[in-house]
Amino acid sequence: MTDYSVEATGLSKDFGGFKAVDGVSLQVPSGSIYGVLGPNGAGKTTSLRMTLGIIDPDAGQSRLLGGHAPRAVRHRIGYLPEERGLYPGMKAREAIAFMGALRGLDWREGRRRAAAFMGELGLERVVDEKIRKMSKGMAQMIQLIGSIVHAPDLIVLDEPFSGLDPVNQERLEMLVRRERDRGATILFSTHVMAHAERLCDRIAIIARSQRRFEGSVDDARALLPMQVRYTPRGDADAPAIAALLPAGAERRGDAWYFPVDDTAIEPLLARITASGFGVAGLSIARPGLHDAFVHIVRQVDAAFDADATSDAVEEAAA
Ligand SMILES: Nc1ncnc2c1ncn2[C@@H]1O[C@H](COP(=O)(O)OP(=O)(O)OP(=O)(O)O)[C@@H](O)[C@H]1O
Repeated sequence: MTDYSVEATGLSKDFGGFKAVDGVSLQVPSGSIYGVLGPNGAGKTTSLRMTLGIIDPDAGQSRLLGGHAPRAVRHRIGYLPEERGLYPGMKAREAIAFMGALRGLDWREGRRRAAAFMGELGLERVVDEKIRKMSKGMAQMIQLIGSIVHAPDLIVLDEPFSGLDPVNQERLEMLVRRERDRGATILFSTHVMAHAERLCDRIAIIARSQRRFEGSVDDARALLPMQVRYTPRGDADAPAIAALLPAGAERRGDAWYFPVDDTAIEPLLARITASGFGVAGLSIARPGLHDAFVHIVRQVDAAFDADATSDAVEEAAA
């Protein structure tokens, strides 16, 4: 039986008549890395805040780490909020130890772990630097370390990658994997698909206030057919090639692009081979998470626009 570190069901929140979150559920298996993805304003931050008991939902409930109310297990949670901020007068090591102390970690142990974390992440040269002298990205890394220095069982990071340069993004990916390997459960929000694709065991996609997808990254990618890029050898007659390929194949330069169902791959290869057009280049690949995300969000937007249009027509007719 799967053990879940986060069991949030039917979370809803209304801000002044606007449904920011509408019946969102999140089940995060213990020991997994889980991504909450969605466009700007979709409701990710509000969902995470309700999950952690930072704001109360209008409906639904959240249970963490074995069925506890979120506030009862505060000390076992590490949280990086969307709004960043540390005391500017503190040195990095102290800032991290201070955040740990707020969660019950011994001050000296916090200082020791702070230096160890920073060394491991290649940040040793700023251990004794004051926060006010640091770049925004560097301060964010310090806040991140501070949010996990007490070795929490559940780590929730709101847009942790935004504002970090590629080197720090990679350090953060390493940190997330390391925390998972230690046994922690990690839940993070992002709209950068590459991180989610590399890190997540499962994802939820939230768009227009509701959860629109839940599953593995591969499940999401499987929503779209394989994409083929085929370049014939020599300068074969374009209409003859088009007749060989599925309807809608597009020519760009020497190559032809088209989707193909999994079951149609071998017949396609047989047709190409028999045609005598030859193969100067051929790739058949599943589109990545980015494309699957755009596909899901566009479908939701299209359904929303269609609803709005039919409402307008009904109103005009009334
Ligand atoms: N305290 C609040 N008062 C009023 N509206 C709010 C409040 N917090 C969020 N909202 C609105 O609720 C919606 C969802 O916001 P939320 O911050 O949860 O989205 P998000 O998916 O995290 O977006 P982003 O990726 O841009 O951070 C937005 O339209 C936002 O303007």
